[in-house]
Amino acid sequence: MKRPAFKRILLKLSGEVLMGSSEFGIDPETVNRIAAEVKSAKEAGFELCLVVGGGNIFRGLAAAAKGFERTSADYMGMLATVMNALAVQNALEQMGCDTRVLSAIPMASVCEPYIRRKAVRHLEKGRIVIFAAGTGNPYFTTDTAAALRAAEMGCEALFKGTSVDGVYNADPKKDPSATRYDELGFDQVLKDNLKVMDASAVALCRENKIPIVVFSIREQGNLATVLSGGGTATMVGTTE
Ligand SMILES: Nc1ncnc2c1ncn2[C@@H]1O[C@H](COP(=O)(O)OP(=O)(O)OP(=O)(O)O)[C@@H](O)[C@H]1O
Ligand SMILES: O=c1ccn([C@@H]2O[C@H](COP(=O)(O)O)[C@@H](O)[C@H]2O)c(=O)[nH]1
Repeated sequence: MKRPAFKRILLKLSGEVLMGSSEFGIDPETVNRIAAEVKSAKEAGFELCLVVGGGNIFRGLAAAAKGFERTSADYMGMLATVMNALAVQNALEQMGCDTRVLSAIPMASVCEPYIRRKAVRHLEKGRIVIFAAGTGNPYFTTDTAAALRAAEMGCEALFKGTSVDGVYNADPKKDPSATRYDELGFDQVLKDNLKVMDASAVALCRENKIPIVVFSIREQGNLATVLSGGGTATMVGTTE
């Protein structure tokens, strides 16, 4: 299946992937490798918005399960995404890419606050815009932040670069017999409770008719392949 071409896209980068082969944290080599691929996508003519997850540092839900108060844990998770956003910005700028980090939680001495019109202007000026701190609200994830910013910025598609190469009929990390879909509808993802992305993110994309492409960002060169419509991935939202 050849997927359609898009121009303005939101790329959700998995926080978990940024730790490379480590158990935790940010692996500079992996960040540089992904930044180089983002740079190539920019040079190929894509208008790029990025949202970076925080799973390599802190997840609110996991911390709450160990006794943390949930909202504090979620704020810690959002702060983790700011660290990742700064790491990606740093790598991109060292490669000569003009970028801006905009945080949903204002922190004036670190980066700009998220203001939609400013973000649009940055894009128009050819900058890569990195949205940090998720939605700014607890009880959400960066998948929902990605769907929200994609809608606000008028993105034509949301590309979720993660550690699996698409959406399966069961979690492939738990069920080795799971099979991958090439494409499927928003309703099926929700009805079958397929957990590759949270339901609020899928519902937001459905409402705003933003297709989601789930692909693996672990393999070198895969971003360019998938952006050009090839490679292994699952496209959600172009079929019933
Ligand atoms: N039906 C499914 N198809 C594919 N992956 C699934 C499915 N159900 C669960 N998963 C899991 O979803 C994970 C990817 O989503 P998740 O939100 O956990 O990570 P991420 O967004 O890549 O990381 P981060 O939160 O750090 O940004 C995969 O690692 C996979 O094991
Ligand atoms: O809008 C948001 C986005 C994120 N969080 C918290 O941050 C962590 C890390 O994000 P991931 O999407 O899991 O990578 C998440 O677990 C939440 O605790 C949030 O509260 N609100």
